[in-house]
Formats: sequence, C-alpha cells, structure tokens
Amino acid sequence: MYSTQHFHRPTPEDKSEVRTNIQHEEVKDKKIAEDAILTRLPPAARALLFGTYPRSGISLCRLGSSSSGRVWIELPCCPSACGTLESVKSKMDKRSGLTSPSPKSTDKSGKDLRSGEANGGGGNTNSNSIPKGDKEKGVNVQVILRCRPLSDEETKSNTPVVISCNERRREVAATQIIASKQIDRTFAFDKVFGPSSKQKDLFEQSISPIVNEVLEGYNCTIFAYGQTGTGKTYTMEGGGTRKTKNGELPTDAGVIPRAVRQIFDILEAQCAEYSMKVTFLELYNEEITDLLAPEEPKFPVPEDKTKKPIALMEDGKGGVFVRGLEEEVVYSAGEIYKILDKGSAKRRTAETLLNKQSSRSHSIFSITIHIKELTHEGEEMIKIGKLNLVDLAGSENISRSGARDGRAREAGEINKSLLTLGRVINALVEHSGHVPYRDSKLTRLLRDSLGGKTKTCIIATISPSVYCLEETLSTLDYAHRAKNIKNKPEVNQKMMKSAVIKDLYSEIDRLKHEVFAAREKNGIYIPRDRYLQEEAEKKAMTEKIERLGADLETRDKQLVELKELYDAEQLLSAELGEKLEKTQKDLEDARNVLCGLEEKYNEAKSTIKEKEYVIFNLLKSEKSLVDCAYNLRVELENAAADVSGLFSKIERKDKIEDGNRSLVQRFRSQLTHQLDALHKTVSTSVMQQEDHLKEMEDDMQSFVSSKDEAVQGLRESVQKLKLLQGSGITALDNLACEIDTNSQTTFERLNSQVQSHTSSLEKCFGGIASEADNLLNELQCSLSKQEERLVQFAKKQREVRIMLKQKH
Ligand SMILES: Nc1ncnc2c1ncn2[C@@H]1O[C@H](COP(=O)(O)OP(=O)(O)OP(=O)(O)O)[C@@H](O)[C@H]1O
Repeated sequence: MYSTQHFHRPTPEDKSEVRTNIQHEEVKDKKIAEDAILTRLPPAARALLFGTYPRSGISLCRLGSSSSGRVWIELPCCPSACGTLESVKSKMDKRSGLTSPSPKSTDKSGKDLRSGEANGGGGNTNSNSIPKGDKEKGVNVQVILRCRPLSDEETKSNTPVVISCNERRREVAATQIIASKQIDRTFAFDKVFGPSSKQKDLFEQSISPIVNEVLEGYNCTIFAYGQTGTGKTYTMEGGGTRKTKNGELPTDAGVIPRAVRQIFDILEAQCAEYSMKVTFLELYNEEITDLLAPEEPKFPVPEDKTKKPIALMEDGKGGVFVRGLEEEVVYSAGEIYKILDKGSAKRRTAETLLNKQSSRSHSIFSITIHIKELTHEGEEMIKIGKLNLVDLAGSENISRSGARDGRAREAGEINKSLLTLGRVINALVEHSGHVPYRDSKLTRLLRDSLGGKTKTCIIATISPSVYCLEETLSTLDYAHRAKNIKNKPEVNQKMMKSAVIKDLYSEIDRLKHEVFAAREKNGIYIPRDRYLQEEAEKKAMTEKIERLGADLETRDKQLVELKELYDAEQLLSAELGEKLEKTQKDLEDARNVLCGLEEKYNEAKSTIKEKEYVIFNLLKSEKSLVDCAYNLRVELENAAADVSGLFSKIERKDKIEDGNRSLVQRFRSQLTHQLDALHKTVSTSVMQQEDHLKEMEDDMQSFVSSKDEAVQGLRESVQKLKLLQGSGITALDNLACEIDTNSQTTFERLNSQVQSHTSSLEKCFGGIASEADNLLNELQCSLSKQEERLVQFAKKQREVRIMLKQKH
C-alpha cells in the first residue's frame, strides 16, 4: 500500500501551512523534502513522475499494477528530471511493494478502449445516457426505503412491529394508534426493501446501475439517511468483516465494497486504462477531518486531537473542495477495503441506547475514476466519473437516542447539518429562490448532489419497532419529500489528454520550483514571491488568530458561565432523567396493563356484541312465533266455527234433501197425473178443436153461401135497379120530350112522379143498405165469435204449455 505521509496536497491556500510544517519538522535531507513534495502530488502527477521524462517526445509508462487492473498514463519524457524522479519512484515502489510494470502497447490500449465503448463507454465526447428531455426537465432524486429486521433484543422483548413493506408495490405503511383509532399512513418510494431483504438484492436492484453511470462519466452520490441504529452503516459498509472468501464478498457486504468490486470488475472486463483515487472524510461537529490522513503522534494524545480539522474552500466556480484532503491512488478492490477499514476505525462512534456502535459523525467516501478513451479521430480523451458514498449520522433527537456524557454540542452540530439538509430539501422541493446550502458544511459538500449535476440516490433506513415510530414517520416524511428534488445530471466533460498533461505540467513545474528551492537554498524551499505571499497570508492569519483568541476568551468566559448553567441543568436533567426513567417504566407497566386490559375489554366487547346479537335475534324470533301462534289461534277458531256451521249446514242439507226427495216423489206422481190429465185434455182439446174447426168450416161455408146468395140477390136487385133506372131515364127522356111538347102541368106531374120514383128508389136503396148492414153485422158477429174461440183456444194451449213446462 502507498506510504501515508501526513503531507497534504499543496494548494494555493495551504502554501504557508506546508512551509511551516516542513520547517517545524526540521527537514534536513533534501531527498526527504523531494519525497514530501512528491507524495503531495495528485495521483496523475505522481504517475507522470514515475516514468522517463523527456520533454521532446511522448512515451507510455506504467505507473502501477495490481492483480485487478493496470493504470497507464502517457507521459512526455524529460531526461533531465529522470534521475531524481527515478529515485523517488523506487522509494515509493519499495514502500508500496509494487513491482515495476512492463509497458503496454498503444495499439492494445486503443483496442481495449474501443471495447470499452461497446460496453457503454460511448465514443462521443458528449455522450450522455440520460434522455435529452429528462436532462432539460431534470431527473428526480431516487429514494430507496429500507426497513431493518427486529434485533435479537427486540424480538426477545416481543417489540410490536408497526411497519409493513410492500416491495412489489414499492410502498411502506406505518400503523399508528391515535385516540384508540388505528391510522395507517402509506408512503411510496422508488424502491422498497423489507426486513428480509438481502444486501445483494439492494445493491443489484438499485445501486449497480448507478455504479455503471459513474463509469460512463457521471458524478453520482448515494447517501444513507435515518435514525440511529436503523442500518445506515450496515447498508453502506456492511456488517461484520469485509474479508473475502475465495475472492467472493461476504453476504452482508454493503453498498461500498460491492460498488468497488463492480467498478474493478467492469474496468478489468473492458481492459480499460484508468487511474483511481479515493478520499474519505468525516464531518463531526461542523469540522471536517481526513480519515485517510496519516497519523504520526510523537506522544500519546487524546483521540480527537490527532484529527486535524481541515478547511472547506470555495473553488471559484461555485463548487467547494476540501483543502489538503488526502487522495489515495488505488489499484485494487483490496486496497480500497483496507482504506475503508482504516478510515472507519477512525470514525467517531459511541454507544447509544439505540445502537451499541453508533456513528456520531457524517462520513463521505469518494471514488474518482479517470478512464482513457479514444475518439473516432483517434484522439485520447480522459473520462472522469465520481462516486460519493455518504453515511450520515443518526437523524434522531439526541435525548431519545440516549447519547450520554453530555454530548450536547455533538447533537447540536449533527442536527445543524441534518436540519440544514432538511431545509435545503424543502427549499428545492418548494422551488424557493434561496437554497440555504451555505448554512452547514454537509450541505456545502453535498451541494452538487442536491439540485446539481450529480445523480443522487437516497437510502432511507427505518426500524419496524413501535418505539421508533415517531422517528420512523419523520424519516418517511423527509425521504418522501426528497423524492421531489430534481437534479440535472450531466456527464463530466471529457478532457483531452493533452489538456490533462498541460495541467500536470504546470503542477510539475511548480513543484519542481519548490524542489529546486529546497535543494539550493538551505532551509527555504519555496520561491521567494510565494514566500512573501505566504508571509502576508500568515500575517493576516495571525491577526485573525489574535482576533479569534480574543473571541475565544470572551467565549471561554461565556463557556464558564454556560458550564455552570449547564452543570445546574445537568443536575436538574439528571433528576428529571431519573424521574423520567421511573415514569417511563411506570408508563411502560401501565401501558402493558392497559394493553392487557384493552385486549380483554375488546374481547368482552366483542362477546357482548355477539350475545346481544343472539338475544336480539332470539327476541325477534320469539315475537314472530307469538304473532304466528296468535294468527293460528284465530284461524283455528274460525275453522271450528266454520266446521260447526258446516255440520249444521250438512244437517240442514240432509233434511232438505229428505224433503226434496219426498217432494220429488210427490211431484213425480202429480206430474204423472197431470201428464195423464194433460194428455186427456190435449186429446179432448184436439177433438174440440177439430169440432170447432169443423163448425167453423161449416159456419164459413154457410156464411159464404149465404153471402153468395145475398150478393146474388144484391146483384139481381142492382140489375133490376139498373134496368129500372134505364127505363126511368128513358121514361124521363120521354117525359122531357113530352115536357118539351106538353106544358107546364105535365112538368109538374112528371115532377111528382120523379119525386115518387126518387123516394121509392131511396127506399129501395135503404132496404139494400140495411140488408147489407145486417149481412155485414152477422159476418162481423161470426168473425168475432171465431176470434173469441180462437183466443180461448190459444189461451188454453198457452196454459197447457205453461203447465207442461212447470212439470218438467
Ligand atoms: N438490514 C439489516 N439486516 C440485519 N441487521 C441489520 C440491518 N440493518 C441494521 N442491522 C444491524 O443493526 C445494528 C445497527 O446498525 P447500524 O450501525 O448500521 O445503524 P446506523 O443507522 O448506522 O446507526 P448510527 O446512526 O447510530 O450509526 C447493527 O448491529 C446492524 O448489524
């Protein structure tokens, strides 16, 4: 492994610090000074120094090798620098145990990179796997929810579980009992992993694609957020050991070792040419410490003092960088695991009520990968991808977590970072103009991951226990809100290799000047103008320190006062704590009793309900039975009355039938008599009728003959009259003639004769008329008699018919 000198990479800000450090350590040996400067070089610059160094041409040098990958940097060669640099290189090789690698052909590298392109590396320098539309609109922060299983103690004490995870529907439901009412709150996430989920599943389903994007040139951040003891460190780093068995990772290996393994596997499979460096920092009480910084304490010092806080600086382009942060170049997954172990061991942990080894700080582990690529034009480009893996401190409130030994400041600062993180998330979600990134170091460090160009994934961890419900709901709310943050991920601009080399040249030039100054001018090993500049900075710094000293004094006074206050508060809080503990215990007992009682009450309630239901049904059926019985009785009474009526009716009917029978008997005999009588009557009547008819016929004949005779007599009379009248008229005519011839006297005599004739005629006509009247009267009489007889006959016939009808 590489030497871990405690020198920082020289940045403009720490020039004076570098000088002071080296002066204080009284570096006498120039070689050590060279070494010191070289180890502060960035990895790529160090790589440059390991090979031949001719300015005139380019040659490939291999800067290190490992079983898992080769790192190649094409270097301009400079023979003049060769001797010095070779000695440094051999020194470093010795320390790191690396063997000098053999060079690799350019052809091979070109081929390898092309294969890398085929695997998603992309030949286009602006390649971006995010669709264009998404890029403009932004991509939501991916939020994954993981619920840990109950711990052994929780299982033993039968801790109630209030969280249920539906991995298929990507939902988590929290069950709350408020005012004895069950309220379920459901939250949806991009992915949900329940208590039985495996580390491997979480990685493969959610993290592996992100790692692939890092290798495509994106900056990606994965961070774990949640209450203490919910499995943030377990998820990020894994449980127990990181040791591999037959090259396989243990099943409980977390996201970081798996991501590292995937990166190396892919790079190896692509035979890519790359260099990789890692950083590991801790943010504790708003102070950044480098977990990879070398420790060389000359005498035993308290743990916290060995950790020198380092500054967070603005880079002038809107970003930040951590000044002097150690960057370790790595060649294998194994190296990274060792670095992780070393760094994790330095993290501040403490026992809390919720977690035996609780991380009290936030940690950020970053892997930066430079991969060489060939464009279609054959130009060499450097693709850069960065993966930040963030393990945040527990999000709970400190009293609840049970942090002991008065770590109030710790709590305040952890919460400050997390509160600011919450405010930043809110501001981003609500699109408010001001996003308070600058309010905490955590948010300054994660600025690009929250609303920036980085792809971000949040793993929110929760506990299923009822006792953590309040914190769990707060985590769920927090994570759910974070889902709405939109980032605009952009693939990092690929750098032309020549530009990288140019940058490195200027860095080397600067360092060379420092080396030169160190060699030539005893005791001063930086250029004069830099020295002056640093002196001025130092002066400003001293003034600042004085100011800060004065500040500190007043703060110390305040601190003493606060301490007194704090002690008093401590006493009070201890008392209150005891009381609280007792009360909590009582409450717990009462809660248990209440739970039992509630259960019994619920059981009793349900039994009463059941019984009430049964009684109600019984009463209902009884009532319907009574109604039925009543109806039946009424019907029965009616039926009895009907039956007795029926009996009397039957009796009556029998009597009537007897009477009817005798009546019928009598009627039959009467009818027979009557029929006989009728028969006789009919036969006599027929005979009488025949007689009548005969009589009538006779009468008619006699009447007709008498009428004929009368008519004959009348005709004769009329004939006589006619003759008489004719003779009279002739006599009259004769008389008229005689009248004409005779006189008036004759006329008178004639007249009297006419008159006598007229009166005789009248008498004759009167006799005829009376005779005709008599005849007619007789005819009328006989007709009316006939009529009467016929009427009587008809009457008799009708009576006989009526009788016959009645008999029948
Ligand atoms: N998914 C899981 N499966 C099995 N064990 C788990 C799981 N998550 C957490 N644990 C166990 O729970 C305990 C606490 O986990 P861990 O230390 O990772 O919590 P944390 O959230 O990092 O807490 P802190 O914020 O206090 O550091 C550990 O013993 C860990 O092994």
